[in-house]
Amino acid sequence: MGATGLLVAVPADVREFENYHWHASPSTYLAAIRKVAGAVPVIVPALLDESDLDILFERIDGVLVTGSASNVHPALYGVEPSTSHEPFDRERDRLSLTMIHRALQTGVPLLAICRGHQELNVALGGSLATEIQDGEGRMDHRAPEHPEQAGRFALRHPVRPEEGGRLAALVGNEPFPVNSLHRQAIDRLADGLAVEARAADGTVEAVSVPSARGFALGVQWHPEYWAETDGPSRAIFEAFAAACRERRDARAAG
Ligand SMILES: N[C@@H](CCC(=O)NCCCC(=O)O)C(=O)O
Repeated sequence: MGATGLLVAVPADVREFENYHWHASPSTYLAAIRKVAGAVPVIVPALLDESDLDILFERIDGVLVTGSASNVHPALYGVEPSTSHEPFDRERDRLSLTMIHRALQTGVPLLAICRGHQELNVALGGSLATEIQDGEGRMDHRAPEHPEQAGRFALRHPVRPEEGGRLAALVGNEPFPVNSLHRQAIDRLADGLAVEARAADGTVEAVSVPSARGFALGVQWHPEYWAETDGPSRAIFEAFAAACRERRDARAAG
């Protein structure tokens, strides 16, 4: 276990690779959980049934839902699938949406990043827009062409926190720069979500769940990538860690 003894569950992506069916997560998220939140990341395979999840949720202190190149299947928000929605990962959809619901119901802290932020909206009944860069007045939020990951994840457009909101409480009310690697975004906001930040073109960049029993934040950008060095990224991971500690202490107290 890590120094804090915290466990953070990460629903896996499912991919075909070298003739195997992999259940995996990118190391940037796992490293931020380990190094900045001080927790042990636990990759959760998409093989689990409800009773496995009962056991898991008795032991974990947080859930972090990662970004991914795959997209939430549009049938989950009532839209006919087309090639512009691909690629899909139906196993990840099933696992993530289930874990998001469970985290919200049980009060396990939830940090949902990029695809995870989109999944949070879909889990609560919202919808997504695809190829948003083609929309009138919209910016291009896709990853820049760059040979290095640090260039693809460069901080490159500002987001403005909602004044007095939950995100603003962590990072302040002033706009701050974020990275951007997505071509989908929240379209119809789910009833249970509050907008916490927007980009200049109106894209919903952060949300919270006011009715959640614990910390529940979705961000369209990637704080994990710069969590050790960028102030707002670090603040988000530290707030998530603090919520995980509170959850663990409350559970220990019975
Ligand atoms: N696929 C969705 C979600 C975006 C997302 O999670 N991006 C992470 C991708 C990381 C990478 O490109 O390396 C969308 O496009 O909106």
